[in-house]
Amino acid sequence: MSEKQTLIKLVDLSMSFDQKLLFKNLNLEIKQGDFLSIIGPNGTGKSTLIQLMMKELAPRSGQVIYTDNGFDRKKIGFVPQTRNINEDYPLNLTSFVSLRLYDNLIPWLTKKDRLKISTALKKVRLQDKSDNLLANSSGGEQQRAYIAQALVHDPKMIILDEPTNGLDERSKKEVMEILKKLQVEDQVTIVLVTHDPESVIQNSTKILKLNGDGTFEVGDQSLLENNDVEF
Ligand SMILES: Nc1ncnc2c1ncn2[C@@H]1O[C@H](COP(=O)(O)OP(=O)(O)OP(=O)(O)O)[C@@H](O)[C@H]1O
Repeated sequence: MSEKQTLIKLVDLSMSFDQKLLFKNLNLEIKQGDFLSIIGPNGTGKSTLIQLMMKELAPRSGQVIYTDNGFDRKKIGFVPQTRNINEDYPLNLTSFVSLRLYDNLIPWLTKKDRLKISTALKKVRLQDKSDNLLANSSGGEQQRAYIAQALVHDPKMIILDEPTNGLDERSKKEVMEILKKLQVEDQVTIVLVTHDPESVIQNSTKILKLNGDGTFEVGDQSLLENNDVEF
């Protein structure tokens, strides 16, 4: 099998806000097909780190390098922790899935757009609910619609900030199954920020644990076995 391509390289990355040091000299490679879970107690810098990965924030020092030819921010689908559903969004492709899961009456979408939307909805198992309004959907369905929204842009990587937060066990399991399938079958790289041990144990190929004092640990599942891990 050919060596997997590195998509993002974090090189000696350090971040702090005022006097609070989040992490110092963090080095990490995220490769195509990785399932990276970022864990650590509240306020340790997990959301900050994913903002850095998307180059939406500048680090104190160090670099975020997009190493693969053709990989850039546009190839990252982002599923944020919270969002405001604005019913007044213009009906472009990005907002389309968030307004209505699918609507045959929207005339200006091309055939290709429609195919992308229906493929994305199928991947998140919402093809049968495509006419439903987001506002009337369950928490799990909404979360899956947001994943579909990220998928329509053909991402190489999806970054999700606590996507199972507040979901019941069944919905949580379904979201995680969908993400695992995207990683295994489509080689989509998954970067997951989570406080949920089950999600990490069942899915991760790589784990980054932020300790909150500037230190961190990078490893595989054995990182969880050998440590008193706090989620
Ligand atoms: N723009 C900012 N300016 C100043 N401080 C900030 C800023 N953004 C985040 N912080 C602080 O940095 C720390 C890390 O925040 P961050 O949201 O990255 O943590 P987190 O690990 O994602 O937390 P949680 O698990 O609660 O979501 C917190 O103490 C937060 O208050």
